[in-house]
Amino acid sequence: MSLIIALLAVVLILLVYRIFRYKHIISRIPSPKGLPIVGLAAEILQDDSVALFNRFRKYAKDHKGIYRISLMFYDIIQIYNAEDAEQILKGNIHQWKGYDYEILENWLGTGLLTSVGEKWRTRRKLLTPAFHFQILQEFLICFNEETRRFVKDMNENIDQCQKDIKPCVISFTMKTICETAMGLDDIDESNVVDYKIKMKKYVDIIIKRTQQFWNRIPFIYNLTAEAKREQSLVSDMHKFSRDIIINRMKKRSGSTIKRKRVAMLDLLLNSKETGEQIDMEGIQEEVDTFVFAEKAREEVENIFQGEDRDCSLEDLSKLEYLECCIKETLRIYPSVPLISRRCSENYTTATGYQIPEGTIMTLHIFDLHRDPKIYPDPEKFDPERFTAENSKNRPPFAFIPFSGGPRNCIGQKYAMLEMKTFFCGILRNFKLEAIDKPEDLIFEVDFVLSTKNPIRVRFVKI
Ligand code: HEM
Repeated sequence: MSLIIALLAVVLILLVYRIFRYKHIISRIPSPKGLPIVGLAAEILQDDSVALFNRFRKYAKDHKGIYRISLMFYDIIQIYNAEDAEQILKGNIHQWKGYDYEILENWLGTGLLTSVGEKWRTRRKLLTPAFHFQILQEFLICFNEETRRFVKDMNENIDQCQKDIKPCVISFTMKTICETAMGLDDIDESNVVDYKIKMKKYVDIIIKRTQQFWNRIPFIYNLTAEAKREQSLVSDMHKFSRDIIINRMKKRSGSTIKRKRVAMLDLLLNSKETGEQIDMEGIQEEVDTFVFAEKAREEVENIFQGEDRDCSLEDLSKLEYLECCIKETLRIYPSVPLISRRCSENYTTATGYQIPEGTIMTLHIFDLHRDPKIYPDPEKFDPERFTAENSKNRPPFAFIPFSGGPRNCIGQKYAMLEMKTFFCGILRNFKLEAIDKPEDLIFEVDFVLSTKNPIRVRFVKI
């Protein structure tokens, strides 16, 4: 008996020693003031999604590129400077994603976004050809078609987007991803609407869970009513992606596929048919992951000269100013405002702080893109920042809307092509006037940058 007590005492002493050592090292990183022991846990727990978003912005203003949030026994390092971001993202050391991704596994499994190690490498290799330049050329047909449809809908119902642009844009991107990557050209609009509603409810549950540190332990969380609601929403969202796969499989067997383009989903299905690289569960993981981005007008008009024809790749390559506008938008409003990584070994950041192995590091792209040393007057929308001349001396990781390094966004070129085609189509038909000003936007924490209130844009026919 006394031996057991002695052993327990040793384990306890070692544990306390580890916590003290960890806290001693990590406490050199500046931190907003919190309560003893619980740190900022109690305050963060009370935040709603808007307050949490604003809390991060305030902390970023109060610190210089790096700070620490202390939550009971562990700390999360918040990073928003280009040097540290480069060090973390560039190499192969810190490729393990943070805890926030693990709680998505119920929905996304361990698909490309959430997987690590050999599984990630194999999937990345398998899916990369789906974003090859020649494939993207084929996607342009769909982007042009959907942009024409969007313009037509706008002409018929111009009030719709004036109430809120977000649902219109989400519908457009959902349709294009389903058609291009999944090869589905007859998606039911009502299913998309239903999917979006379910997704919003799911996001709310997940964000709450990340705030409640005790719910990070699966055993405790799984006993809650929220866990059951989450499971039911995930089942519904999985039905949506399963239907996409079944639909495509039916089309393949009935040879009713019109275009010769190989959709990303076909690459996955081919791989399943010919080898053992991926099974049905793996395919579903990837489908779930992918279903989840006045001077300009003159430039567009100079190229098209009033002709009513589709955009070609050559046209798009000439739209340099439009590209600067898109980049400046992604700088101020990065669609993915933060990403996270788990520190795989003890290391010292480029800014000189020691970070112990296992620590979660959050990279706040939103704040990194507002570094006044790199972007003077950072809130000002100024596309000229992205001309070739003005970009040439910028540190490479000072603009990372698509992340960087080996785990950067696989859909980066796809997204740029889609956005350029879309805006080109819009600018040829409408003048856009913002009804809401940037300062009216109420941002909230979500998987992607999101506002609580509508974003209203006036479309004026030209
Ligand atoms: C404006 C549009 C987009 C933005 C700003 C964006 C941004 C990002 C970012 C920041 C990451 C890194 C995530 C992390 O490290 O945790 C990422 C990864 C990823 N993105 Fe995108 N993305 C966009 C569009 C797309 C599109 C259109 C697709 C698919 C067609 C896509 C597919 C992916 C995938 C699969 C990953 C995971 C890659 C990996 O870990 O190997 N993204 N994206």
